[in-house]
Amino acid sequence: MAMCSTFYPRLSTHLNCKSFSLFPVKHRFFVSIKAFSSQTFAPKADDLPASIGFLGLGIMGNPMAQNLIKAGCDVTVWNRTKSKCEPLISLGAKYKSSPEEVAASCDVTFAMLADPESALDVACGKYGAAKGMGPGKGYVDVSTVDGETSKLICEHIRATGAHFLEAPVSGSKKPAEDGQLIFLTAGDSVLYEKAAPLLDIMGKSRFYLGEVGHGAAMKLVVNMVMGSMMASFAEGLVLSEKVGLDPSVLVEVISQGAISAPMYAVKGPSMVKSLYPTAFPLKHQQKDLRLALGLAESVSQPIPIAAATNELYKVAKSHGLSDQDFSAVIEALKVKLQQ
Ligand SMILES: NC(=O)C1=CN([C@@H]2O[C@H](COP(=O)(O)OP(=O)(O)OC[C@H]3O[C@@H](n4cnc5c(N)ncnc54)[C@H](OP(=O)(O)O)[C@@H]3O)[C@@H](O)[C@H]2O)C=CC1
Ligand SMILES: O=CC(=O)O
Repeated sequence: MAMCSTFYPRLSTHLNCKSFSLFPVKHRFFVSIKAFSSQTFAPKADDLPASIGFLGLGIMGNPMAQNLIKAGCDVTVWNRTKSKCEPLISLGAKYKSSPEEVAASCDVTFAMLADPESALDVACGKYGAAKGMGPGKGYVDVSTVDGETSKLICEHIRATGAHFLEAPVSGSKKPAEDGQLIFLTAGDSVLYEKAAPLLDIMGKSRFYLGEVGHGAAMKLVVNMVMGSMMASFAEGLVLSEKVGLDPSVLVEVISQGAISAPMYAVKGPSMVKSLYPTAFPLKHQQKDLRLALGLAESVSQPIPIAAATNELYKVAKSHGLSDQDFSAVIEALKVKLQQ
C-alpha cells in the first residue's frame, strides 16, 4: 500500500523515521517519504554534496537556495538579473557570472526557471550549465516544464557524462520558505540518492517516479487540477456576491465541508478583498495549463474543464494580471462585457 506524508501527514510524523521507500512493481517507481520536520531529521554534513549550484532566484529559487545556505551548504548562485543574488551572497553564497561557471564549480547544480524556454536556455544555451557539466556531476531541474523539454535537457546533460534529475515541486512561496516542498522527481536514480539530503532540506517529501518525463507529467496534472479548482472557486465567490450573499461566509462554509482545501482557506479571504499578493504568478499557472493541454493531446485524452479554465487564465493575462497571484483569475470574471 502506498503511503506518504502528503496523504498521511500524522502517520508519517508519528512514525518518527527519517524516510522509507516503497516499490510498487506494477508502476516501476518508488516513492520515498520523509517525515514532516526537516529540522528533526536534519542531514549530517557528511551526507551532503560538497558544493551546490543554484540557477534562478525568483519567488521559489530564492527561499530554496536560502534554506540550503542556512543548513550549512556551500552554495554558488547565478540569476539573469544579478541584483537578486545579493541577499544570498550576504548570507554566504558565492557568485558566478554564468550557468556554465556555476556548473563547472559545483557537484550538484539546481535550476529553478520560469518556463520551458528559459529552462532550456539556461541548461543548454551558449553559456549554459551543460557546458560546465561532466562525469561525477549532477543537474537537478526543479522548474515546471513539459516532459519533452525535460528530456531535451536530460540529453544535453547526459552527453557530458553527468547525471540528470527532473524534480519539479508542488508547494508555493510559503512552503518554499518553510522547507516544506513536495519533490516530484524522475531520472538518474544515482543522482536522486545523492541529492536526497538536499531535497530533504528544501522539502517535506519526495517521490521518485522513474524515467524522465514522469516528474514533469505529475506536476502538470497536479497544477491542472489546482488551476481548475481555483477558477471554480472564483466563480463561486463572484456568483455568491451577485445573488446577495456574503462571499466571506461562502469561504467559511466551504472550509467546514468536504470540499475544503488549504488553498481556499489561504487565498479566499484576500480574494474577497480583491487582493492578490503574488505567491504563484498567474502567468505560470496559465503556462502549466497550456502544458497540461499538450500532455493530454499527446495521449488523445479529453480535458474539457482544463481547456475552459485555460481560456479564463488567458483572459486574465490579457487584462494585465500576469504577475499577480493566480487567484487574480477572479478578476477575469468581473470584467464587464462591451455593450
Ligand atoms: N511560485 C510558485 O508558487 C511556484 C512556482 N513553480 C514553478 O517554479 C518555476 C519558477 O517559479 P517562480 O520562482 O515563482 O517564478 P519567478 O517568475 O519568480 O522566477 C523565474 C526565474 O526564471 C528566471 N528567468 C526567466 N526567464 C529567463 C530567461 N529567459 N533566462 C534566464 N532566466 C530566466 C528569472 O530571472 P530574472 O530574475 O532575471 O527575471 C527568475 O530567476 C516556474 O516554472 C513555476 O511554474 C512551482 C511551484 C510553485
Ligand atoms: O505550482 C504551484 C504550486 O503551488 O505548487
